[in-house]
Amino acid sequence: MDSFRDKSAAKQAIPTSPNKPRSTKWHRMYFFLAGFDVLVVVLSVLLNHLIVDTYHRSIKANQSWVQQLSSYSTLGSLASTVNAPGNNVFDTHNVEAESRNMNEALRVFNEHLAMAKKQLEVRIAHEAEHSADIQAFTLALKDEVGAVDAAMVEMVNEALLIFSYFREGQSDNAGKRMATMDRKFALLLASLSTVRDRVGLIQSKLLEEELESVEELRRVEYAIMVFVLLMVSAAMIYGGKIRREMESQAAEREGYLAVLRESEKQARQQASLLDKAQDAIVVHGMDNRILYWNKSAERLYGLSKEEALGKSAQELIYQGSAAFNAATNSLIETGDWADEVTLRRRDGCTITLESHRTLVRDDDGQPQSVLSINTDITHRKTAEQEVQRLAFYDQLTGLANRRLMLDRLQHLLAGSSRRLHTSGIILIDLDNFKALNDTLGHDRGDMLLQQVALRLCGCIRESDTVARLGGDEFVVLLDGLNENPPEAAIQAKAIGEKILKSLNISYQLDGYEHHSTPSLGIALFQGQLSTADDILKRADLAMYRAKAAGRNTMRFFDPEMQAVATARARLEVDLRQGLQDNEFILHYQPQVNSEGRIIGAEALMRWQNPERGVVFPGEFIPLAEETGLILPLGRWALQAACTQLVAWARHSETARLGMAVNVSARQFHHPDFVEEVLQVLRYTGADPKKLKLELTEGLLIEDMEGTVAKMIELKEIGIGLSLDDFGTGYSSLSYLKSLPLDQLKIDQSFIRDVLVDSNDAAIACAIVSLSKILGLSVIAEGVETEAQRTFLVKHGCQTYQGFLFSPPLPAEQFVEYVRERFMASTDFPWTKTESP
Ligand SMILES: Nc1nc2c(ncn2[C@@H]2O[C@@H]3COP(=O)(O)O[C@H]4[C@@H](O)[C@H](n5cnc6c(=O)[nH]c(N)nc65)O[C@@H]4COP(=O)(O)O[C@H]3[C@H]2O)c(=O)[nH]1
Repeated sequence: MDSFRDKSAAKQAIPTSPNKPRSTKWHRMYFFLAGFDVLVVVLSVLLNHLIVDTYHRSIKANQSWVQQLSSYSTLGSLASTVNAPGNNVFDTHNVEAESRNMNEALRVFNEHLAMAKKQLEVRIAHEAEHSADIQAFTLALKDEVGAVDAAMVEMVNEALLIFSYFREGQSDNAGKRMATMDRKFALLLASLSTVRDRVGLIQSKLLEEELESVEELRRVEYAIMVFVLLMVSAAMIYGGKIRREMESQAAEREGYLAVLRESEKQARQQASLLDKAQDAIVVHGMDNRILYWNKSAERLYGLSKEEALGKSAQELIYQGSAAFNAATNSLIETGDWADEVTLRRRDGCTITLESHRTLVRDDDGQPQSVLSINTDITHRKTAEQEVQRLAFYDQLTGLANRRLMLDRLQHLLAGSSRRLHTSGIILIDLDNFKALNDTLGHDRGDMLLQQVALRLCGCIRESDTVARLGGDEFVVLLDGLNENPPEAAIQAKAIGEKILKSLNISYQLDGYEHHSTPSLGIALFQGQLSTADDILKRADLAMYRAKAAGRNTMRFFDPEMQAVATARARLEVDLRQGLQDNEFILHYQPQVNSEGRIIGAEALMRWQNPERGVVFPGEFIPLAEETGLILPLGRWALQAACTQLVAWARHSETARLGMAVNVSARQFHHPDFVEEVLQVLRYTGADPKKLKLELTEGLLIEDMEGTVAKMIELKEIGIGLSLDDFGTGYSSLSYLKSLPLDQLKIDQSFIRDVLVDSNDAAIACAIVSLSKILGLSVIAEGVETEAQRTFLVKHGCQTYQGFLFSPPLPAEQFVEYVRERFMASTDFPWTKTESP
């Protein structure tokens, strides 16, 4: 972490010195001068050495000449010794002894002379050692030494003569020769003196020459000293500059350090800020070693800073994943990388991160490190997955829901248009599921649905989809069936049979063994010629065929069904258009009492379509219910009926008439239904007491409490309520008791065969009895014959409706009808007045 901080922060904050080249120039100059000075000093030392050496050589030469000189002096004293016997022979009178002494002295003299000559020979042999002058002097000296030698010989010869005189006893001759001897000795001494002078001359010459060369060297030395002085001065000047330069560099360095310290401080502050960041911030080098690890990273990855720093990010965080390398390669290429990453932490938890990685480059543009900022999105992901689960999966069974199934169906359609193969859809509806729910309860119903879901999953391949559309409706999408449709049909049939077989096995529902059967509708498709909706409709049609065929079977969709479906679709379009174009009218069918008096009418809708002609409700009401068009249609019918009621109220012959209006379940359950009725009444001014709403039994299945509440509201307004088609649905005494009804209407299906079918007769009679028990009026619909009417009269039913009296009539004809009947009221035995 620190090294990352040092490198990154310091690099960013510290400027490079602009004086760097100048400093190098002065240093180079300084080192050149210093080097030169060293060279000159070395030369000076050598020169001094040379001077000293010259002195030494000079002294040595002089010493050798002094020795030479002393040897010549020795020769002089030796010559004296040789001379002495000649002088002293008289004192000793021993010639022999003196002769021996002389010979001995002569031998020593000759030895010394020979040595002196040898030395001279050596000097002459080393001609180059000295100048030509000295060489010439030395040669001259050689001659002079030779003269000494000759003088010595002469003197010795004289001495020998003297000795011979003494031996012969000729002392006088000896005495006379003594003077010659002295002369010869003097000559010898003179020669020796010449030699000494010559040596002195050589010495002085030698000294002179040496001194000259020393002078020469001294001059050179002075020159060098001057040069050294100059160089040292120059070096001092440059040194001063360099010192100043170094001082300024030191100041610069101090500034640099101050900036460095400041940047370090900033880096520390940044690091502490980064520690406060919610995101896990990690920096690793190009060798993947972790350089920085903030507090959030400790929390997110469950690893302390000490555990992380220096470790390989790939090993520690990404568990050696190869994807890490791929990401790093792409990062080096593009400089940035971002993606979602799912990791397993050391404690085993799986976390999902939104990871943004940025490549940090150095001043030369080389990749230096990777900064990675990681946001923990585990909770968000879980929430998203949960939302997805809720949005696309059925909560009860865990299967795909309708939305997901439609999405997959769209994909199948797109895919099957690209590829040649056939796809299929199987719609599965459980037979009598509602009965199970009603008898065994919803919990067991749910259990059945869950077990069905499991069995369906066991019947298909993994690539296929099982979905629950809702209730007891399931769908299986089959992908990749044979491209040949007949072959594909065989494959789909096999799967359908497998499903039938599997779902037919009995179910264990919380200790209760239940047997359930399904009805299957299969539709195959190839290419994107139809929409998902069309295909679902086809499967739906096929499924209804299976139901119609007795259930627990399967049916394939065929074109005939398609024709029906197309007709339905066209009907819907026309219905919508008809509503816009006011193509609907009401016909009114009289309701009469046992005395034959018209007590009111039922408003029945007719659709006058320009192409279709008059269309009866049986053809369009179910579709209107399905599509929701019943809401505007029902509103229109209520308003038209109330308007008619107001019109009748204005005429005495129709003023007493009541009006029964059909209300569909969907219309009744609409939250605004009561308010809408009130609005219509207010708008038309109709008398609510003359209005009777005919409700169907089906309406009572859903939301009993709400239904009763609404009925009470309507009753409070004064509106009458009749239960239409009574006997065909869920007729239950318990709910009948609690409903605020005014009338039961015996369904025409019972009336039709009331005289021939004892069951229908019994039901009709039971309904009449029931209505009496409950204090309700009763009306029979579909009365077509006088016999039927007589039967009903006999069994206590006092009001009727049917073709026996009149079919439903247009408004004008109805008024005509009423007028005629009113006029002829006495012709009818059941003209007793009865309120509707
Ligand atoms: N065979 C036979 N039929 C007879 C006889 N007397 C009357 N009918 C028919 O029986 C039906 C009685 O109406 P519904 O049971 O309420 O049954 C009605 C009602 O449920 C519904 N409907 C009609 N108009 C409306 C309306 O404005 N709103 C709603 N929601 N439904 C309506 O359509 C159904 C059929 O109406 P319609 O075709 O007009 O058929 C009428 C009527 O023409 C008879 O003696 N023999």
